[in-house]
Amino acid sequence: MNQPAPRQVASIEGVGVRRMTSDQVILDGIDWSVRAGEHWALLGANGAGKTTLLKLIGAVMHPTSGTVEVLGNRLGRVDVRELRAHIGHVSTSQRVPQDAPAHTVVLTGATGTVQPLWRKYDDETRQLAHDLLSELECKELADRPFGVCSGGQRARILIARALMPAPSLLLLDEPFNALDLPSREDLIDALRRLAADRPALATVTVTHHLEELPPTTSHALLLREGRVGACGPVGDVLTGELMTRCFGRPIDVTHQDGRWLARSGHRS
Ligand SMILES: Nc1ncnc2c1ncn2[C@@H]1O[C@H](COP(=O)(O)OP(=O)(O)OP(=O)(O)O)[C@@H](O)[C@H]1O
Repeated sequence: MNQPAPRQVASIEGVGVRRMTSDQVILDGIDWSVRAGEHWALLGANGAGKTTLLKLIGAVMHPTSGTVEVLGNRLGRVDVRELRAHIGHVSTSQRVPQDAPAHTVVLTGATGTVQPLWRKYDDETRQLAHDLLSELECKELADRPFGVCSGGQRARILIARALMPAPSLLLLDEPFNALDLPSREDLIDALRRLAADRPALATVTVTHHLEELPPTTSHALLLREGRVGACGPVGDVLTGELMTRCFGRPIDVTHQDGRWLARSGHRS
């Protein structure tokens, strides 16, 4: 007997995004859906539209055309602030008080605020923040000011923060940015464990490097100049042929022990 398809978490149909001021087309004719338990890699050259697409399914912006449905709510017909409370969004442009201890930064994920709203955090919420720091293997950082934590530690603290409201969808915009190799591997391992421990969680990770993809990555979407170049199960999409077409230069892709590697030659 066929298993029912997992619950749809986000669905995008015929979406376009245009800058009103310059009429520049940023995204064009995007169709995409993300289901519970799927782990997507979002790839494409600089300026391809990855962050913009992430902002759409993060309910941070609206499309110019087409429909975006997230967690059963259609953008334009829902209070986006309420919807955002159910989406974990980690981005390097996020504002975080640098002098706040890691535990406080994680707590602010419960209220979706930059500054802590102390009256809203009961004992259970405070304990959850500790538990999430432990889950991300940074329990010992609870009292350390966020601003003095290393890049890898900050990335894991922000993921713990994003998990506070128990989101069904976790969006990670270049979480490996500027991490050294051990920190990168620790973060990949943390994401792998997250996927194993939370089978219903869907994630979308924007990255520039295939080496950064956790072995739990199940799907990939390649964007080229605002359009979908390829989209589907990771093994079908991360091929030399499709990557070459997407990036406009020869790319070799290898897959070994669950990890991906891309090497590029010169533009032909
Ligand atoms: N607020 C904005 N004002 C003007 N142009 C914008 C704005 N936001 C995005 N763009 C333009 O839209 C295009 C896509 O940007 P986006 O940040 O989504 O791409 P990206 O694939 O995430 O790029 P990168 O890999 O460099 O981070 C780019 O040409 C960018 O200059």
